[in-house]
Amino acid sequence: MTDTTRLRIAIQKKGRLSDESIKLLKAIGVKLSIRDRLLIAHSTNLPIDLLLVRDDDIPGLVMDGIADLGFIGENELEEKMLERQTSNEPAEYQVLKRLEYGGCRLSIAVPNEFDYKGIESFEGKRIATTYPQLLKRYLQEKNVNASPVMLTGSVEVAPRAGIADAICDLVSTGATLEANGLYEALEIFQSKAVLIQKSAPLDGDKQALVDTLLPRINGVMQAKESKYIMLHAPKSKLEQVKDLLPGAENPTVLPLSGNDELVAIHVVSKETLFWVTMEQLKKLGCTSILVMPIEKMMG
Ligand SMILES: Nc1ncnc2c1ncn2[C@@H]1O[C@H](COP(=O)(O)OP(=O)(O)OP(=O)(O)O)[C@@H](O)[C@H]1O
Ligand SMILES: O=P(O)(O)OC[C@H]1O[C@H](OP(=O)(O)OP(=O)(O)O)[C@H](O)[C@@H]1O
Ligand SMILES: [Mg+2]
Repeated sequence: MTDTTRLRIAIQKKGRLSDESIKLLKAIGVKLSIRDRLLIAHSTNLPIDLLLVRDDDIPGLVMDGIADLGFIGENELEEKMLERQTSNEPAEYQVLKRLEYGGCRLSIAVPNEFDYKGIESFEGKRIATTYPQLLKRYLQEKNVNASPVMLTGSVEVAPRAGIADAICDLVSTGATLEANGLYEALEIFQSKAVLIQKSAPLDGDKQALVDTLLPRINGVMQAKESKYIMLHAPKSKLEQVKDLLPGAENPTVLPLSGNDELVAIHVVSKETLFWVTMEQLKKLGCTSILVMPIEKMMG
């Protein structure tokens, strides 16, 4: 039996979102003991259980309140929401945070020999997809009559197999399309992973735990984008150096012992320092230029 007093988080068991979701949980201080083949994993330091499931099941688990939180791609979330709305099933949830991984787009792609001239080229065509709801919504908005053909996998082979004229599938680098003799004609939806919560209120302890974890997620994401920059700069060029450093409105400027010409500058930057800027700093007489990653940030 599972303990309902523990916060239940649904994540994809195996696939594109699994590693990053687990990495994020670990980065925010959730220690996990994950064993192969088990559907449930317990945190060893916090009252949290993970439900390890197929990503298709995550929106429903959260919308039905079986899981308190879920990590899911927006494409899958929106598809399931539309599907549930058409069948009058519960389709409510809250988005707690849009995350930085799982970035992809849902696009209509056609065989290389297809003469694509715009959306009207799909009038009367069959389009194979795992996302019929998102596709139908798009086609309706554009007033195009095409027939979605539902396939749960191997969508890319549908045109070659004569099952469809085009496909509507996820694209990231485009390598899968290329390998299957297809090209991307039209992007219909952009997606990233999101953290969602069930719409019914959580009990006090669970909500308090979520309220602790969310700022930690923000801290990890902010830290990932930020860099700690240290360098030695000539005192006489301080203003020019500051102008070159990204986000260096209030840098720490420290004296260097035994050197009156140079000062040490420390700055937390929201952006990385590009090679070109480092070269410009060097030309101004800066030395010992260090760019370091930041692990965590708060306040
Ligand atoms: N190439 C990609 N790059 C980045 N993110 C992707 C890519 N393909 C898919 N995703 C995102 O990851 C999610 C899961 O993709 P994956 O291919 O692992 O799903 P799946 O095959 O449906 O897995 P499951 O067995 O859990 O049903 C997608 O719904 C999408 O949000
Ligand atoms: O544009 P690309 O970078 O080639 O990525 C797109 C592919 O990635 C996903 O599949 P995945 O590789 O996760 O395998 P799956 O079909 O088993 O889900 C998606 O369904 C596409 O097929
Ligand atoms: Mg799936």
